[in-house]
Amino acid sequence: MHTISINNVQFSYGAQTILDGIDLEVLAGEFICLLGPSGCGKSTLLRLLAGLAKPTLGSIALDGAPITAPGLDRGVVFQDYSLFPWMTTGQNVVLALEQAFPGKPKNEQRETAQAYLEMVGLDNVFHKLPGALSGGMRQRAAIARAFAINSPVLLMDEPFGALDAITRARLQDLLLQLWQQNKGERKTVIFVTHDVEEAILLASRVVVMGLNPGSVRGVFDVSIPRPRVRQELYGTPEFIALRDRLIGELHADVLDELDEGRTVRTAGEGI
Ligand SMILES: Nc1ncnc2c1ncn2[C@@H]1O[C@H](COP(=O)(O)OP(=O)(O)OP(=O)(O)O)[C@@H](O)[C@H]1O
Repeated sequence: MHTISINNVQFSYGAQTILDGIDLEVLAGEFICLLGPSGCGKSTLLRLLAGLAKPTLGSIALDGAPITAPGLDRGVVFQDYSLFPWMTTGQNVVLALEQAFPGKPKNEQRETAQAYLEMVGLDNVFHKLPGALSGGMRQRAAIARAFAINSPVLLMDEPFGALDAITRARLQDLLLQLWQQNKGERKTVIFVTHDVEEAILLASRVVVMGLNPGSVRGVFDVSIPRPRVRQELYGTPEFIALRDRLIGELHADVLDELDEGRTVRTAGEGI
């Protein structure tokens, strides 16, 4: 199971409507990438799915039950790393494991935490405080924590945005591996990115959001067979056609803004 239903969701901060009329059915085991211009409400939608905020109107349900609070059925990776700064990096992962798998012996939890930290390329950070790590390392530790609890739903907000190209490619592969690992019971993933190529590499479907207020502009199937090998994928006609379509859809927002009489300037010239 682990189907997510988003029904006519509206969300406002005071008088400002951030999301409006969001409808989306996410099937169990789907990998959804959310693309959209900055400020269109992608993170806000993820916060609603995580149960950190509630829709102003409409509903969000997981397998028919309304999402009202965070839960261990949903692993989250947000942009702000969200590690407890007073605990070592290893303890941060162990704490999540203790919540997800209570009663497991402590040494096993520590071994699992260390294994997941190593999986994301963090071999020697178990005893270090998050403050002693770089931003990219903290992000990887937060990813290790989300992966370790092995929740059936993963909500990820630009998780690889701050990483170098090689680490990013490794973690994309690791994520796909974890997603596919239990055949027939894939995780349901909702993944926010600004990178169109990353979205096509990862997603079963790409949801493009628009601005003012945040809404779903289009939903695109990515029917390119897996495994998708980067070197081959990027030159294929299917990839190029979908990439161009998605970029066109994303730019449609900019063009709408221009139609409203606003001007985008580059190098001092109006276009
Ligand atoms: N706590 C808050 N109070 C008031 N407004 C907020 C708050 N958090 C976000 N917003 C507003 O909600 C809108 C959507 O923000 P959100 O972070 O969801 O967008 P986003 O699509 O994820 O952007 P980005 O791609 O830049 O991360 C923005 O206009 C933002 O200013």
